[in-house]
Amino acid sequence: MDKGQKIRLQINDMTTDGSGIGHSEDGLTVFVKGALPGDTVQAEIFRVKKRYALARLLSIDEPSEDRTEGFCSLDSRCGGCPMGRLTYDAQLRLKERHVRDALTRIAGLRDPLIRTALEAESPWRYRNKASMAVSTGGIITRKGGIVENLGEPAVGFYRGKSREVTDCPDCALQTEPVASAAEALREFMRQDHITGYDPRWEKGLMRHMVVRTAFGTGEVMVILVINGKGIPHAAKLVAMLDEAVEEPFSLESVILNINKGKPGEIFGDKTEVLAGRPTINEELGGMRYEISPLSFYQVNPAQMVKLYNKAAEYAALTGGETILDLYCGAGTIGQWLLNELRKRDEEAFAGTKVIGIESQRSAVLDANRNAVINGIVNARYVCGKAESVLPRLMGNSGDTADFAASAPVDEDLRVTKADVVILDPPRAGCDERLLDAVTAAEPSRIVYISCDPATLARDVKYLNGKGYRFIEATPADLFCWTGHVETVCLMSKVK
Ligand SMILES: C[S@@+](CC[C@H](N)C(=O)[O-])C[C@H]1O[C@@H](n2cnc3c(N)ncnc32)[C@H](O)[C@@H]1O
Repeated sequence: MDKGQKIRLQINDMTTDGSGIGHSEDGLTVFVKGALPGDTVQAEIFRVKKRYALARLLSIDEPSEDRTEGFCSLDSRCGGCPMGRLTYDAQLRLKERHVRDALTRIAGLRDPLIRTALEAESPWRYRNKASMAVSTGGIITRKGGIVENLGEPAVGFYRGKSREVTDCPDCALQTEPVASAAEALREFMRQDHITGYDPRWEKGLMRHMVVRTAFGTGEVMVILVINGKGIPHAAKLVAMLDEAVEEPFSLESVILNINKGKPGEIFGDKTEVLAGRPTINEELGGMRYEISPLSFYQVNPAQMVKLYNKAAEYAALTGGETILDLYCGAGTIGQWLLNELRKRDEEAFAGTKVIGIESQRSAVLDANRNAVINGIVNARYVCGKAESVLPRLMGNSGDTADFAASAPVDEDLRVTKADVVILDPPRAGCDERLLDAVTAAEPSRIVYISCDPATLARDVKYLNGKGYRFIEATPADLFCWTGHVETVCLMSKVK
């Protein structure tokens, strides 16, 4: 296969970032941006590697039955919604297939039981968090050090694999306050000549605007991330944001985060309250959660309920268990499980305990507060890396470079044995040191929640080798229109 060669391809799969996948006559895998599973396309090869080739879409000879018109004028130019032109049903089937393929190919399972994906009742305005980048299209420094905008303020999302901001007037996945807060920020920047951050020169003030919306209460938090000490006329901006957020929502918190030196990251280390409260409250399924600006919280609350209920079903608590909630964030899963048990049996609930481990300090504070708010006295939280802290709680020396892991351990935090372990790591999956500690605690069940089928499958394979059997997995669509899929997976100890 050569560069410039034109080929006809049958597309039968799709990557998470929206490239159709087909195979050439000589068996080479070909990726074609914009092609969908089920399409037959003409494409031109522009890069050839040993195992794959990249091709440009020229035309669609026969469109897929699952192809739709799409719903967004930006048509993925913002880097979002790579599945924006697939029917919702086709998205779900594809996500189920990705989970099955990973567990077969990477974990080496034969015919794993994959349940039907938990589908969203509505794939619109489902996200409770928008992380938007801010730009003024480039800035210059005039004589005398005056920094000047070169263009109109843009508040939106990065164009795929670039640092170019696509202005986004409204996003069908985000709540209404997101569009109105973004417009207020644009207007404020125009009126007060505020610069947007330019990553090429590391100059300009406004870097990001993150909007969090609590679906159950309507409370909104706006986090303004800046490259500087403060925002000139900040009170005016707060008033404009407050006016922009309309009922049934209410702006309860405006936070300033200072990020002067972390080019690849949204947040810097310094966070302060600009107006209102330091947290917002969410109410969901009879639980109340307080969420801080930097704490992880599942982005799709309606689907989070289904995900957590599936985790509760897999955990199958009967009372008296010790549960390890690892990578516990604001404590939400473990507390959900306890509350489900409490609904069925108060006595069983009282005899069950949760120990949560989480590396983000603000999330641990949230977890402790959430336990109090929800009347849960049988949950304890430790801050630190799970792979260092758990061995320490189990009496091993752990990683002494991690301060929290080397601190003395309270007696009631000592773990000799666990009954159920919840694992909910970031995309990278679990560290092997953690998986070793988990299996040493000999839980009868491991409930693994994952946002990346590949690392889930890798860890399932590892746990398989340590005496744990894969029982089943259920994909959950928390990220409609994107290529991402959440999976909850049950493993049990081989007797
Ligand atoms: C996918 S989130 C899950 C949070 C929570 N279980 C939930 O459902 O909201 C992963 C969490 O792991 C935390 N984390 C990342 N690396 C960690 C580590 N090595 N040890 C402990 N926590 C970690 C992150 O801060 C984040 O809160």
